Amino acid sequence: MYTRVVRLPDAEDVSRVVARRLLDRVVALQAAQPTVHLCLTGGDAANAMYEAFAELAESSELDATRLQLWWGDERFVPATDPMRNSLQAVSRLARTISFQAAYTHMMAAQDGRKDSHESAAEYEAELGGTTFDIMLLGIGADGHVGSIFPGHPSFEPTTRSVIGVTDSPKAPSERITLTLPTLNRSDEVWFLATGEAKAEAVAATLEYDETLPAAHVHGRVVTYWFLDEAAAGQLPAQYSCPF
Ligand SMILES: O=C(O)[C@H](O)[C@@H](O)[C@H](O)[C@H](O)COP(=O)(O)O
Repeated sequence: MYTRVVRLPDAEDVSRVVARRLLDRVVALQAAQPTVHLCLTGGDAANAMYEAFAELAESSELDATRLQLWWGDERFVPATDPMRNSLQAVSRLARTISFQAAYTHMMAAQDGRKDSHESAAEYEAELGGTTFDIMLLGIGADGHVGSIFPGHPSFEPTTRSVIGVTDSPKAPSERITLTLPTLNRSDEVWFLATGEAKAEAVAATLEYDETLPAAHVHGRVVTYWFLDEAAAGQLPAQYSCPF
């Protein structure tokens, strides 16, 4: 298991390079196995990358019939609320990619019948023992990952694979998230972080500040950090490996 830090000049480079490498990696995995399980995340860095990915996918060998999409977390809001991570991702990716509905595993929306805890249990059942080929993640300035926040009940040890989150420090307050053990059920973890606001959390995470949820997430084979220079600004010398 190893970590690789990829430093790129700016946020646009991060979107472009990650989209290219992700598409190449999924296509390579599809040549070697029947289906690929890719877990998506929310946030601005990920959404920018999804736009670049859709651009590239249009003229690629990607076989959407053999790609299963999962989510690392979701904002527990009504299905049509633009804040939903799945809506933000699919609206960008589906512009050029025809995903299979049965393979697009969205977390439940707030429907007035079930709360986030009950909806989390449903996703837990759908997920079963699924492991991921690639887990995409952003990181918060506070070191949160998915909807697991430092000093918050979402960060407490659990045997659950999916949990409901209330009183989230990042709006909206109610969410659903994979737990840390589930985030780690991936051969590869790809962190995307851009902007100076993330620099402290990125450096603290890579220096293993265990008070930060992101410091507890690693791919079973590899963990990549795709950073622009602003987000890499506080990294110690040993992480100065250019792309
Ligand atoms: O629901 C969410 O908000 C995301 O899943 C969250 O974990 C996000 O990935 C980070 O907060 C980084 O977001 P930005 O890239 O927008 O800073």
